[in-house]
Amino acid sequence: MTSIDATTTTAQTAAAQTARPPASPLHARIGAALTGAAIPADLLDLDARDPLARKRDEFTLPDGVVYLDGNSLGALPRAVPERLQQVAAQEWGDALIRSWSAGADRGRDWMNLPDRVAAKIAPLIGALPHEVAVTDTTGVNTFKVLAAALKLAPAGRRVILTDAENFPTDLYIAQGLLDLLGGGYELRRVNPDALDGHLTADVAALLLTEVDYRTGRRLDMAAITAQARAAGVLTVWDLAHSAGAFPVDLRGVGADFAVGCGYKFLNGGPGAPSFLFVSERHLGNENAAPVAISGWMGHADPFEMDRAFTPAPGARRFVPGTPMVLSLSALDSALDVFAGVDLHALRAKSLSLTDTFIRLMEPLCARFPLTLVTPHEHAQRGSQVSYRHPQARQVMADLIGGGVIGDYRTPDILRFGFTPLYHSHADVARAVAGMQAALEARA
Ligand SMILES: Cc1ncc(COP(=O)(O)O)c(C=O)c1O
Ligand SMILES: Nc1c(O)cccc1C(=O)C[C@H](N)C(=O)O
Repeated sequence: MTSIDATTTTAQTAAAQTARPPASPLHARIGAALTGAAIPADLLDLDARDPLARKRDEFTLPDGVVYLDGNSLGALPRAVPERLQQVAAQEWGDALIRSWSAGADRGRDWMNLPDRVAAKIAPLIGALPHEVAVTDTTGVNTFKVLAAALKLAPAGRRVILTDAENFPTDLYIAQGLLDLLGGGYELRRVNPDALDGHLTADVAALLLTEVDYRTGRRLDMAAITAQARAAGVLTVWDLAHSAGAFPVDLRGVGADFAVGCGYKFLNGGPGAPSFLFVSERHLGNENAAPVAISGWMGHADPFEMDRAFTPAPGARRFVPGTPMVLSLSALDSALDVFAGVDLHALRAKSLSLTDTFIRLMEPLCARFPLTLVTPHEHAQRGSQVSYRHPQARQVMADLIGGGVIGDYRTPDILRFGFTPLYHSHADVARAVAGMQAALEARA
């Protein structure tokens, strides 16, 4: 093989690796419907007046795609690759171990990186910076805060009350913790609409996810938290589908604990560390929330190498081990897109996007076996819209092939997440045009 042949071959291989697979006729039809969709004037007008419209430029999104899955994996903020490159090349490659403390004056040392990220998440969830820790996965953080809640609860309270249909991780983690603790502990799974009779004197903690991952239904966090507190029950809120999607006010509602994902609406990238919240009430010197997984990085003075655990001030005590510097750096950079964002404007736009989607989908619901499962009431809606369809799995596969990227969830849910930082009302119209093409083809 000559050198020219070799070059050509390498170039062809690279092209083959980056090119999309050829579209099937169905995918091409959906794609054409999406890109050729006529955008109604009222939607163009809403977009023209959108105070968040400029935020779209802070994200990298592929052409020809309407990405409606930011509630599973947020899109890539433009600044993140450069930050990762800098952390890898300079902070790791050049400065090596010195980076744990170097740059502290500029807020770039690795040691305090979890705390800086926590401080950026705090205003998004209505917390003080020292009430938030960023580390581990959501599931592991759920374990830690549930363990703390069980320890804080009076001896006679040994039940974790939860939504019977909570996200699987929440159920598995709670059950695993209770199995470890042994006799007398119980996970009680109930309908969250019927909490009234269930906040009994044996309940230690109430574990709920604010926005249901399938239906997008949002619970009334303020009312439920007040009800639980009145019954002497500690609250643990899973904010996986809330944080970054709309303003959350943990302090305002009086929540005890919370957890949430870094890779959904916070856009921290695949496997981004999760956050946890512990109310200041449980961080004092007396009656502090105990730390079940107490590692050296949560010690008040890690390099003292003390044999006994003295918790760091604030929620940092819940960071057990070496901070995940690369993924924390991505999340740190990603969170900068929230700088200057009015969270109430974010919520208003999210509702406008989901209202528009629901309205444009109505004719399709009349023609096809689609049933809206997301509540119409704004107060009960997160930032996603879901429908049941008997062939949901296949419909979603068609949509994704054609460029409308949503999600399928068992057994029959089509789920569409809306991210007000990077979606326009025109995107909504394009997605519905793609949906119409997909449904017509399948019918
Ligand atoms: C409501 C909810 N809780 C927890 C999780 C799990 O998070 P992790 O995989 O980070 O443990 C998810 C998503 O995966 C989720 O949607
Ligand atoms: N966390 C995920 C992952 O690691 C791979 C694929 C999907 C996910 C998800 O986010 C699932 C998700 N929590 C859901 O709401 O369905």
